[in-house]
Amino acid sequence: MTATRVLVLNSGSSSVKYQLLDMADGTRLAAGLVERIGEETSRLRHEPLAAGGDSRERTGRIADHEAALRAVSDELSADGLGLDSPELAAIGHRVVHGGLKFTEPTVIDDAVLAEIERLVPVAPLHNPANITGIRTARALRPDLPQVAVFDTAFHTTMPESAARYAIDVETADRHRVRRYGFHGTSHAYVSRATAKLLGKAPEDVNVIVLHLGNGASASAVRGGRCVDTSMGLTPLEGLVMGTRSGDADPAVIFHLTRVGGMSIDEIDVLLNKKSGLVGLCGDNDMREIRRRIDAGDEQAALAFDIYIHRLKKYIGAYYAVLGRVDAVVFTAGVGENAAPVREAAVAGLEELGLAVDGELNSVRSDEARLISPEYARVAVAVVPTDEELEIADQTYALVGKENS
Ligand SMILES: Nc1ncnc2c1ncn2[C@@H]1O[C@H](COP(=O)(O)OP(=O)(O)O)[C@@H](O)[C@H]1O
Ligand SMILES: CC(=O)OP(=O)(O)O
Ligand SMILES: [Mg+2]
Repeated sequence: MTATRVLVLNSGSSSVKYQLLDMADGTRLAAGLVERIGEETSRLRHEPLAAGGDSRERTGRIADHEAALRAVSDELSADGLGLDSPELAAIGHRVVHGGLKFTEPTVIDDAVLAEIERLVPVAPLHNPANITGIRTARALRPDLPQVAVFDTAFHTTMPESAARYAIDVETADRHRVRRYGFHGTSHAYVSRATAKLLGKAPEDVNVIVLHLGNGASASAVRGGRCVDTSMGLTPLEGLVMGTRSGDADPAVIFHLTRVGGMSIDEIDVLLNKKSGLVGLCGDNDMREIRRRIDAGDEQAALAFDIYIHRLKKYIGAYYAVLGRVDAVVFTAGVGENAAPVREAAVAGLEELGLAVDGELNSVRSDEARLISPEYARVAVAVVPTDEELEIADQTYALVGKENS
């Protein structure tokens, strides 16, 4: 029997998303999500797709990422799809920061793990969770290839003019301070899927991808290659996010230190965890923010306006970077679901050939779809991302190559 299954683990700072896929025919066998890890209200939702039946839910504290993965392993075993299965070919891990070294999916050995660990300071919310995921999976199946698929990899095609900060070259190089970009598997998958939606080859289209989840980033993709993206050295730069500030004058940090008396660690927590939408209005869930706006809440309305203003600036910037744009595409939790965000982000950009059709925009669907009116010069689209599928594809391709 040849092993054709891949388990994908997408470990975030407080969550794990997972999918088990059979790469022989592309079927999803099981999928799920563990949320609010470390809190009293942790929740595991498991969809037993192949085994059949309703999705199962478990609530109550799941202390850490290791406990989360062990719980996921138990759920898979209950479906007869446990990690001990000989049909499992590999485990694919999303790893957020790959630095300069990792530009391709990589089979994980001790040296690779050590390098991912060295990058923790530049992805403090993400790489530690990814490392725990790798360690736990290795403990459960030491014989199986584990593959790291890096968020940064897709962005390594950025030209130096976009990747470099305008700071002293020697200092920057010594400390590898440059713009790496993140959410790369999503930007890669979605830009390719957008070309398909337009009935064109990826090489023939220029796309602005807006990945709006809890973390959020924009990218400019020319002919299938990333030429600019909004996140930088860390996933803090760029758009307004759920809890992250995105762009802010770096002097804010000097000011808060010298005048505000805050420590660097306090400012780190402030900008990464207490800013963005949550810092502006107390909520980071776009559904709740829209409910509050509908009820007349001015603080929520201002938070929304700031979020949209930043988004619009990036659409304009990447329009200029690309010169010619074939599509602007929305993806991830907010991008796929929040019609008011899509409408507001594109409003007033008719001169750029951009418009949203109200009726098409209000359709709810899991399918990739156009939401621009027929007359619009530039397509506006909603394309659901599938980081797990992209990671599974890359993992399986690499393991197949190593075995042949
Ligand atoms: N129906 C919806 N309407 C508006 N926003 C939504 C909806 N569903 C999800 N979201 C937003 O999507 C976010 C999560 O997006 P997701 O891509 O899953 O993020 P991440 O992978 O960063 O955890 C939530 O915080 C919420 O703001
Ligand atoms: C890199 C990043 O911001 O990831 P996420 O959106 O999963 O937090
Ligand atoms: Mg995400």
